[in-house]
Amino acid sequence: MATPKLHPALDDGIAPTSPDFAGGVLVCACADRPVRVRVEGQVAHNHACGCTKCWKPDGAILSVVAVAPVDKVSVLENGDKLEVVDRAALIQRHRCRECGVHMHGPVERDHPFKGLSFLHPERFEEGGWMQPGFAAFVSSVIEAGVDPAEMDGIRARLREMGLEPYDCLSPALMDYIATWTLQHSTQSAAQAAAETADA
Ligand SMILES: N[C@@H](CCC(=O)N[C@@H](CSCO)C(=O)NCC(=O)O)C(=O)O
Ligand SMILES: [Zn+2]
Ligand SMILES: [Zn+2]
Repeated sequence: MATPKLHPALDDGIAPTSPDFAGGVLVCACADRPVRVRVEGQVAHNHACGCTKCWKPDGAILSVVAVAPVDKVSVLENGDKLEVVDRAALIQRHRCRECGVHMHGPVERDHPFKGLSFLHPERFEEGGWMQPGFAAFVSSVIEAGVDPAEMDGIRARLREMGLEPYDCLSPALMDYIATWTLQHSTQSAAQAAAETADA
């Protein structure tokens, strides 16, 4: 069976992280008036994502997506071309309405990822951004039309590249979310008990 094509930043070898990368400028795909977004500092939690919501370049079945603190992300030029893909979603993905590239995606809702913005580091003009460390939501590629019979080959290829495939986020991130959820529900229960006692 042919090697599955996953994403241009993965298929021909993953570029290494540079310890000197101090941030850069993300640029959309428009030849005219491209949207430019500055990111200060290195990105974190970079991963391949198979979900249907993350932006993928033409022909790719996975996206590459990382996060940076929202206060380190600023729109430099042509922000008038940005529109929010889905206001109801957790990640407020801002895409260029002309070329479709997602330029930043802040999380504003009360959630463990609040204060982070989701970005596609392949759009950096500069090299050296953190290389992806795992693959998330791999089974979701089926929702976008990938034949389930291809899944074994896709997961084998990801493992070959050192990207462990998961069908949600990585165990570390899932543990982080669950810990936040427990703390949050404990705090909410304590607050409700205090309000009942006051009444
Ligand atoms: N099967 C769905 C999954 C979509 C999904 O939950 N995506 C994740 C990962 S995105 C980056 O890792 C998520 O957290 N989404 C929140 C959001 O999209 O706002 C599908 O494929 O659509
Ligand atoms: Zn554009
Ligand atoms: Zn995704």
